[in-house]
Amino acid sequence: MFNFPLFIHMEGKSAAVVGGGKIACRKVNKLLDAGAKITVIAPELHDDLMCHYLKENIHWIKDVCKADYLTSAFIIISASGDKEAQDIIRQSSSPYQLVNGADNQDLGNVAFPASFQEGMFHVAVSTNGSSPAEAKSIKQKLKKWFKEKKYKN
Ligand SMILES: C[C@@]1(CC(=O)O)c2cc3[nH]c(cc4nc(cc5[nH]c(cc(n2)[C@H]1CCC(=O)O)[C@@](C)(CC(=O)O)[C@@H]5CCC(=O)O)C(CC(=O)O)=C4CCC(=O)O)c(CCC(=O)O)c3CC(=O)O
Ligand SMILES: NC(=O)C1=CN([C@@H]2O[C@H](COP(=O)(O)OP(=O)(O)OC[C@H]3O[C@@H](n4cnc5c(N)ncnc54)[C@H](O)[C@@H]3O)[C@@H](O)[C@H]2O)C=CC1
Repeated sequence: MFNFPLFIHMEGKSAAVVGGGKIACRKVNKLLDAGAKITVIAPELHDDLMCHYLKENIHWIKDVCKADYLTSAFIIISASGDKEAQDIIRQSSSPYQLVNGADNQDLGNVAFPASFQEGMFHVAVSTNGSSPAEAKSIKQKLKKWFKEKKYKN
């Protein structure tokens, strides 16, 4: 249950993303847009993440997840789908760190909403983890509504 909405200033904050696949990539793109300092921890990288690495948009620790890699992170994203990595995150994260369980929501204390920006608005939709695909669908409808209204500020 993710029951308290917040908008967080992420500029310069460190994010440790565990996993280098498609889902890690989706989270990295959002975090980059928000100005976070990102370290991806994964033995291999999805092509788009490799591009980010080669452009020096992200740091890369080419290894499996280890507790030491997570200590200084403001937010930890679990996106490997690997049980051992999940156990390390569960055991080593401090109660003061934000943890996003993209691969297992029971692991996390925060969730990414489906979101978009339009002018001064930042619209975010969550189903409290119960149906992320439905959150995406509602977001698309709202986005269309904003476009049709040609909302200006
Ligand atoms: C808890 C949360 C944690 C988090 O990831 O932050 C979470 C967890 C999980 N998602 C899973 C599946 C899918 N997620 C999506 C899509 C999105 N998921 C997003 C958020 C969240 N997903 C958080 C709760 C959000 C809320 O409160 O509603 C969105 C909104 C935002 C984003 O990712 O940035 C993004 C839409 C992006 C957009 O706007 O377009 C799709 C559809 C698709 O990919 O097209 C599917 C497949 C269909 C399905 O299963 O519904 C699984 C099962 C994996 C498995 O079974 O293996 C888990 C793990 C679990 O539930 O344990
Ligand atoms: N939150 C969401 O929106 C969604 C989440 N998922 C879940 O997210 C997870 C990842 O999905 P994909 O990116 O498609 O998988 P993938 O298999 O493409 O990528 C997994 C990545 O994790 C890395 N990895 C494996 N073991 C590791 C370890 N011990 N330490 C660090 N990195 C490790 C691999 O090298 C690879 O880069 C899956 O569990 C999937 O079910 C799936 C759909 C949507």
